[in-house]
Amino acid sequence: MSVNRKPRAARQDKPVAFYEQAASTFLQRTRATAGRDGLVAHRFTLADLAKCCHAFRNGREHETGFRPGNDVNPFIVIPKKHGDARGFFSETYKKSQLEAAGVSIDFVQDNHAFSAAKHTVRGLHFQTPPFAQHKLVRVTRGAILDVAVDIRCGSPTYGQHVCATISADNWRQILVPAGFAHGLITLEPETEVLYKVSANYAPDHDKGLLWNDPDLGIDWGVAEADAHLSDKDRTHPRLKDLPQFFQFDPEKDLPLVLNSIS
Ligand SMILES: Cc1cn([C@H]2C[C@H](O)[C@@H](COP(=O)(O)OP(=O)(O)O[C@H]3O[C@@H](C)C(=O)[C@@H](O)[C@H]3O)O2)c(=O)[nH]c1=O
Repeated sequence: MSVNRKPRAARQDKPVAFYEQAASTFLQRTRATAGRDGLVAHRFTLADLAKCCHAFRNGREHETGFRPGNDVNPFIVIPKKHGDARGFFSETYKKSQLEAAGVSIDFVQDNHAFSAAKHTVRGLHFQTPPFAQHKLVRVTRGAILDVAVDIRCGSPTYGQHVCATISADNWRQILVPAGFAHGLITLEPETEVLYKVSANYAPDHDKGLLWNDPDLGIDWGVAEADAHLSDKDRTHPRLKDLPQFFQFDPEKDLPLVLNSIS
């Protein structure tokens, strides 16, 4: 697993104005979304992301709070769909575009989870170092509310979370970095979740955090009695009892940008 920053010089291959324009377009789109949903949302394509990261790299930080590189935060990408009379075609993962955005992750395993019932909860899960996983999550059937909780000790946003609706319809993907506990609830029956992970499954390093710990304040939209859970997921520790598995490094990590996605 690696999240590498490419050499700065190699990225400054277009005039600054190009990247400023790209970032400006991106921000306009973000504001339009904020107006509609009442939230500041990051919804952008991989190509947008790459262009914006060039702008950031040229020293122009923007109000989105997103910074590229090692300090990867949860973010959403929406792959382009090419529709035609037959249906559609979509590049659902393109390493080169993520790398162009400064996010270089070696995904080593693809997972596919089918949940029969609406309100199936899976989580909150994470693997500890050296098998910590970045996850790139998408939905090909149905819909989920996806949740990422910051469990990096020392993080200014420790214990706080972001959530996003991910569905076969909205075609969004969420990147959940290592250092975050990940969970989801299905919003429809017969939901299929596919995700890439950057480290092999390591049962001895597979850990959990109690999904409905009141200290997390996650609005799952369902009472515990109506949620479908594995026995394992009913018994994870609460945040206050969680050992320190991840450390926040202020030199290279970023706090969570709250309300950054919706
Ligand atoms: C996660 C995983 C499980 N398994 C096995 C173990 C077990 O027999 C069966 C079901 O495992 P679980 O109950 O842990 O599956 P599940 O609750 O779906 O776990 C997943 O939840 C989501 C929220 C995540 O973020 C994932 O990383 C993963 O932890 O599949 C694998 O073989 N490989 C894997 O990578």
